[in-house]
Amino acid sequence: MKLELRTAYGPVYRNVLNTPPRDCTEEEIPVIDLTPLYSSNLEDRKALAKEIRATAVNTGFFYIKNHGIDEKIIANAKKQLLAFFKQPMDKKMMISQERSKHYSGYKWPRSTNISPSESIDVKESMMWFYDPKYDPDPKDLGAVPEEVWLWTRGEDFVWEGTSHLPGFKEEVLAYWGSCLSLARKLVRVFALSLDLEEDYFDSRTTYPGADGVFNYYPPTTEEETKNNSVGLGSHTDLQLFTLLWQDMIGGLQILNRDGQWINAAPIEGTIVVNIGDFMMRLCNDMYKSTVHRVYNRSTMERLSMPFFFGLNFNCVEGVVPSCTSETNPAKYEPISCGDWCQLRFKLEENEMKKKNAEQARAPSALIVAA
Ligand SMILES: O=C(O)CCC(=O)C(=O)O
Ligand SMILES: [Fe+2]
Repeated sequence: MKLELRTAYGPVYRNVLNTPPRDCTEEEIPVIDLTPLYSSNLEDRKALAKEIRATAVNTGFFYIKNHGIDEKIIANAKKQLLAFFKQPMDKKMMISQERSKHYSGYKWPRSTNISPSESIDVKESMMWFYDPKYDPDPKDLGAVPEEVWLWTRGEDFVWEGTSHLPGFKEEVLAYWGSCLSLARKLVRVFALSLDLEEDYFDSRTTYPGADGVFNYYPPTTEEETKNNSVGLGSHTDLQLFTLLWQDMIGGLQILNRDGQWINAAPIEGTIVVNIGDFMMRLCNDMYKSTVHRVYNRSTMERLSMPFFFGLNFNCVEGVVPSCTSETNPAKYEPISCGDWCQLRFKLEENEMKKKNAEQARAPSALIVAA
């Protein structure tokens, strides 16, 4: 079977085997201990970089343990996630994405269809973007460059429309800030892993892509099982890498190089890391931005909290110097991380609008027959 995927530059196709999904092996999605990330010894960090490189060229997915994010901060964020989604619809719609200039806010169930080859996404979600005023590495707001403001996507209505939920903004941003601090450390190890100077990305991640998302997947109904519905369809992530906290329900699957779906089963105390498209571009395809989806067959609700990390949105970047040579010319033109994300978001939005318009035009008899 061929799976169609959306990219900023149009569709790409992947072969998928007919065999049922199976559990992943230790080699396919290893658990990497991040303790050396906090070591003052460069050799320790280089050894970690080597481990990350090995998995990044393979599936592009790994679990991290001893990542340094406080369990209490995670638990508080999860509590706030539930507090938000358990509200009546009119309360959630106070931060509807329709109010956003960009793509922040609430997306109601079945309002996205990330994969053209699969069903509508059953999940609901809320999203917020980087805002210098909440950066855990404090910023002098008067000194933020103009081109950074132009690309700043943080929007206050998300926090204003949730201010009735006690502690929401503080606890959600505490989690987001922890993810951002961890990502800035991790990107230094990625730099080492690509044979770049450890600080290569530092000046490029001062006002980075740092999108926070809460996903809520309702229990799967019999009808959804019958229709082969997905919680979130097959896709790749957009930026450098994603830090994905998932609860213990399961349902995250990744497509390995043979076209076999494998389960990235939850492991207590870990966070999943996966490579995004922009990283794949930067390293001329050496690292893989792997296709994944959420195929929830549980009769219980499932929660996840991804954090998408990328370069400053105004930062234009092509293939990095260490990943190109005379015999390995750059496959990609430089583009800004912001434009890159915008192109794909826009594409998804337009496709969804087209789909809705087609459904509205279709005679009702056809809908019954479908
Ligand atoms: O919910 C999950 O486990 C995955 C979410 C995801 O892939 C995404 O939001 O991009
Ligand atoms: Fe994803």
